[in-house]
Amino acid sequence: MATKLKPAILIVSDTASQNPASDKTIDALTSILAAEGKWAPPAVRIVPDNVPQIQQCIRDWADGADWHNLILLSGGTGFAVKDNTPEAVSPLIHRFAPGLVHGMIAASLNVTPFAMMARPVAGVRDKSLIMTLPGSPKGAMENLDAVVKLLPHACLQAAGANSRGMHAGGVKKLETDAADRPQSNDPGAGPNRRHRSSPYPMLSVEEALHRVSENTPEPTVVEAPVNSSLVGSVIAEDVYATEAVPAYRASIVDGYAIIAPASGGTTTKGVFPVASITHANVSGNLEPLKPGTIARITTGAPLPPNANAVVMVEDTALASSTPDGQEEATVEILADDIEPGENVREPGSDVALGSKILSRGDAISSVGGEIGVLAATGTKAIKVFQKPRIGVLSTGDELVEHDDPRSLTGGQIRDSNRPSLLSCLSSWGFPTVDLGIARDTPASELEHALRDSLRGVGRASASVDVIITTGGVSMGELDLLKPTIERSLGGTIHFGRVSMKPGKPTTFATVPFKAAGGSSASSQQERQSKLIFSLPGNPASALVTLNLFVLPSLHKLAGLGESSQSLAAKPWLPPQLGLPRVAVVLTHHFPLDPKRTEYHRAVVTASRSDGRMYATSTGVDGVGQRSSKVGTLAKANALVVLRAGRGVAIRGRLSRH
Ligand SMILES: Nc1nc2c(c(=O)[nH]1)N[C@H]1C(S)=C(S)[C@@H](COP(=O)(O)OP(=O)(O)OC[C@H]3O[C@@H](n4cnc5c(N)ncnc54)[C@H](O)[C@@H]3O)O[C@H]1N2
Ligand code: MOO
Ligand SMILES: [Mg+2]
Repeated sequence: MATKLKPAILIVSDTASQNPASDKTIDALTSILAAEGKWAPPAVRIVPDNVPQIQQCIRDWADGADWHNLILLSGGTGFAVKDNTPEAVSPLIHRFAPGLVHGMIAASLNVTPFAMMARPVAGVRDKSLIMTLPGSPKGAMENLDAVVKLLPHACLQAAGANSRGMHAGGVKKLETDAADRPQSNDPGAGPNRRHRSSPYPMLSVEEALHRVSENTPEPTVVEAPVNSSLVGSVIAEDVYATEAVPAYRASIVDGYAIIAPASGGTTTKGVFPVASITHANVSGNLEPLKPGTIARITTGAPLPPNANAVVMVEDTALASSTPDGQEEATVEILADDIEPGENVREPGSDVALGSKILSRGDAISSVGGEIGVLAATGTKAIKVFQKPRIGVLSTGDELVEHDDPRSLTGGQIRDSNRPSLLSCLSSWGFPTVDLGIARDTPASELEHALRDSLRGVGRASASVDVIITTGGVSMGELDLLKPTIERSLGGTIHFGRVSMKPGKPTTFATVPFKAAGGSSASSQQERQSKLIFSLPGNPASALVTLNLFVLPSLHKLAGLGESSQSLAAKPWLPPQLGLPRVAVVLTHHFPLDPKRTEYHRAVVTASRSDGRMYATSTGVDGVGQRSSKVGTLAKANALVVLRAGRGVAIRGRLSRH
């Protein structure tokens, strides 16, 4: 017999949650399902009319290890003030099923006109079908009866083939409590239900950064071959030398290997026969050096056995040549004070076999030293933190590719955010994916672009860990990012407004992600939660917030926070996550914003005379720092942090931000 489908019943009722015995609906619904013969006995819970509790239950059954095909909710769908089941369910639905709603209402209308007072919701969250039913046992049974024949087929279609396997491991929860979260506009709602002020609390930059850090997953570890693509990676596991450097006793100079007498012994001066020649690339065994002879040797070549020092060629003179005149026969050593060990690198004296060469948390820099020591010790592969892959998506109907040869018409503008953000991210050493432009209409274009890049289809040939979008995060009716993340992707917005200038509507969210395809190594390494930074469309705002909020998160994902070095013990080290901070002297007055912390674009240079850092604005006149002016970042190399206040920040003051 085929495996039975898994149903779950959630009773939403203040009364029943206090006195479960008073509930009659569970039995009524269970009997309808049992009569169909296709359903396993249902999981059952009872919660009061409380949005977070309802949502938690749905998440447990739709997202977690305790996964179910069908989630039936009964109660809380009427017009009473406390009836909020539809409001709890709607934001969790990924795809609505209005046909089921029609079917249920039509059936109820045959029985009573009060069916018009029901507000049912039905739809699919990920692979689970969710439906709300009336609270009364009779109403619930009528509604379920109306659609029950269709449900097995609907559930199987929603679940797809491998749904159970995919859900077996559950999902790591990184979401904030639903009760703490506001709700974005429902794009389908008319003008009278549109927010006229943002429902998202205004966070300080510090609080917003804290939420970014809290919700950025821990870095994942991968093994990577030692080559130049390691630059910018952070080491995940201490590395020990598997080979000594040098592996043999090597000469430091070009000259002659000699047997130097012990300190205080006889002079090294004299004329000696040249017994052999040793080049750096010798492969075979060397003849031991006989006392009274010397051997010509090049820098880096192994010393013959018995030799213990090398005299530089500059401290010698040719005494005689071989009869054919082709080689040296005897050489005179002019120096008389060569000590044993002089000009010799002992085996392992550069790097001892088994010694620690790099530590967890060390960054592999472009300077070349880390790659050098790995290569020198024959290290073939190391454990590093996987660099996050970042997709960049522009949004807006008005956008035109920056290199489109046609002239702009009407309200068109060039997409400058994507090229500028992509180049900034690449310069930080992160792999990027250009996700193109998502139009505002139809709204599904944005949803599809985001879903595709999370899954790694379409423009993103592999799934991305972080999506950066620009535009569409403020108060306009076509500002669709927040509703799409919350309502269509089931994501959690951790903040949607920050008290800063520019960048006020900066939005940060996480979306749960389950790697498809089961147990392959690569899918196990997929991060379980994906990050979405939805930056404001204004070009200066987008770049400033990229530097301020995205960079620290990428640094954490890339493992830069994993250093074993204590900053307290080494105060001269710069803070490792995000932009470094230095105190600067202002070369002129900087206007202050009365409410918001401003990130003023500036050029900072070190003075040759007093060694201090001086900041000059890229523009302070009326429109100087307007957030639409990407040119304010054109020569800038710093953001001067100006706390909100009255008047101006005074010229000549040292600002410690
Ligand atoms: N009623 C309110 N209006 C606005 C508020 C507010 O609080 N209440 N905030 C303002 C602030 S501050 C900002 S910043 C912007 C943010 O706008 P959005 O993120 O919604 O972005 P859009 O509306 O899509 O576009 C704004 C602006 O940026 C241009 N843009 C968009 N994408 C690009 C791109 N890829 N390359 C170049 N330029 C781009 C777009 O054409 C608009 O001119 O909202 C204020 N409004
Ligand atoms: O906060 Mo918006 O980025 O000023 O223009
Ligand atoms: Mg807008």
